[in-house]
Amino acid sequence: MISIKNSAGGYSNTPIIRGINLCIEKGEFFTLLGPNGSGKTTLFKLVTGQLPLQKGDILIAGKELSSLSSLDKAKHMAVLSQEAQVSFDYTVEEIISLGRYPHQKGFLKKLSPLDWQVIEDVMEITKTKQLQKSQFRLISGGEKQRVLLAKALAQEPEILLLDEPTNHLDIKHTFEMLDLLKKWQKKKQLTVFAILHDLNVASLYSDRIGLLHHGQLLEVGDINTLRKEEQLQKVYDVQVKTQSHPTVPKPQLLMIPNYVTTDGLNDFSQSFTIKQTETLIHIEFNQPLRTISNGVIGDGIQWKTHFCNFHVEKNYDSPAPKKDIQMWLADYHIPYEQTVGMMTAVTLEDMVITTKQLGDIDIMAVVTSGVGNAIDITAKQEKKTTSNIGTINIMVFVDAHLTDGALVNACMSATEAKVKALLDLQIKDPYTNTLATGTSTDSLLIAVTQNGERTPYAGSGTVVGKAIGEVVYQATKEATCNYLERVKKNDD
Ligand SMILES: Nc1ncnc2c1ncn2[C@@H]1O[C@H](COP(=O)(O)OP(=O)(O)OP(=O)(O)O)[C@@H](O)[C@H]1O
Repeated sequence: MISIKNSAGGYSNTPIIRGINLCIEKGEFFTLLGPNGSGKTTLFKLVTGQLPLQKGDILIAGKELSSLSSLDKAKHMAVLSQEAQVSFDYTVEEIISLGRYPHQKGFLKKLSPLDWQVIEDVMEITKTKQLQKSQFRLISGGEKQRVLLAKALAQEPEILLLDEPTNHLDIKHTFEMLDLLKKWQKKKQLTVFAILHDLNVASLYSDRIGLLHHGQLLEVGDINTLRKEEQLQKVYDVQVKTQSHPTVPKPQLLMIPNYVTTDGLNDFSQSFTIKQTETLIHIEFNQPLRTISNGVIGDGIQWKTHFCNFHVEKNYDSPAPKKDIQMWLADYHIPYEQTVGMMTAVTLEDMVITTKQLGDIDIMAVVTSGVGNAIDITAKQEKKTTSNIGTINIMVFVDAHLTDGALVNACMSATEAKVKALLDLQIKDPYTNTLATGTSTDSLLIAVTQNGERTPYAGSGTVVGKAIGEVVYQATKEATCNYLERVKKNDD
């Protein structure tokens, strides 16, 4: 649909844009990215014919751009540019109806019923109908942007060129506009060629992106191009980290500000408090820790400051455990958003804390254990639901700097150590009478200070992994013994 061949151009004899080869297919959403002054608008001006090419060719729908009249171009392409300024006292409706100009026939160029239908339709979808009779110059920046989009869509173009279309829009209207364009793209096979500054928005909406740097295309590819951290760093001169969006399978970029230091806590042993009552174990750090957990709240990979293990009755069976924890936290004035929360029917007094120091690295495990619901994960037999006391909640705090991969390693190390503790205590699955590997509702938290050198591994082959194994093994074994003794005492 747009074919740019070995093109160069700019404002004087020295080209701003050089050696551009790019094909944008019909129905594609292509986004041009690049820092300020990299030449994005200049390239757009070459594509619309506002600036002459100094070298190369541009074809629009197979035709040489230079062979197209202004009217021909307007039939193919609509442009929504940053510089769109309307100085006369037009109403919104009048502005939008200008979009029909290329399609109007006859000498007097009056709007036909079909033109009016199109105008009505685009006002509807861009939510500008209620502004219809307003003076364009009096409406807000965001509203103006929507009206100009309506005008561009009224043109019924095959190609829509958008130079920072979401510039004046708040988040709601940004997403609304891009959702609308996406719908239009699919329904009408509209080709969208956009300039966007927000890399994350570009990732969510584009089919492909091009990265412009000093007037040249450094990268062209699908949105996974945004996973090239080093390339982005070089182009934007900002430290970036690529993550995956939690619900959409697309990359998202996180910028790392320069002011952030990598120093963690100064003195691990002085950086937290542990409070234990009959109803709650509450560990509070003086700054957020990087966490991975399957807690009832605060699950996944996060940064959290408060770590809570709440006592519940052994027949606790709530349809909304998150809500329950939220309520209990409110009672203790502990902020819900900063907390990893677990639950257990185990007597909290039987909690065990083990610590270990390995050179500079401090490690602490806080464990409550009940094995009434012990289970052999490899056993085939279906287990009936019971209301026995049986959950092993393990919290591991490490004064080290682990990558996300190393956090997963740490989970494996802690789990292997828990299983070994149960094996050594000969804890069995009561239904299969085989050795148990855990209970049906175990929770695990690894919380790391991110202090010191970044470590990519924390498995059983590493010093940190082994130390995690050691503290978890010891604490799980001891806490399970405490539980078994209490059960025995209660039985006697
Ligand atoms: N009318 C002009 N005359 C001369 N030079 C210009 C003109 N407009 C832009 N330039 C120069 O061309 C270069 C590229 O500008 P352009 O506007 O294409 O960048 P951009 O990538 O769109 O930037 P931004 O993200 O800031 O909008 C800049 O160095 C700019 O100063």
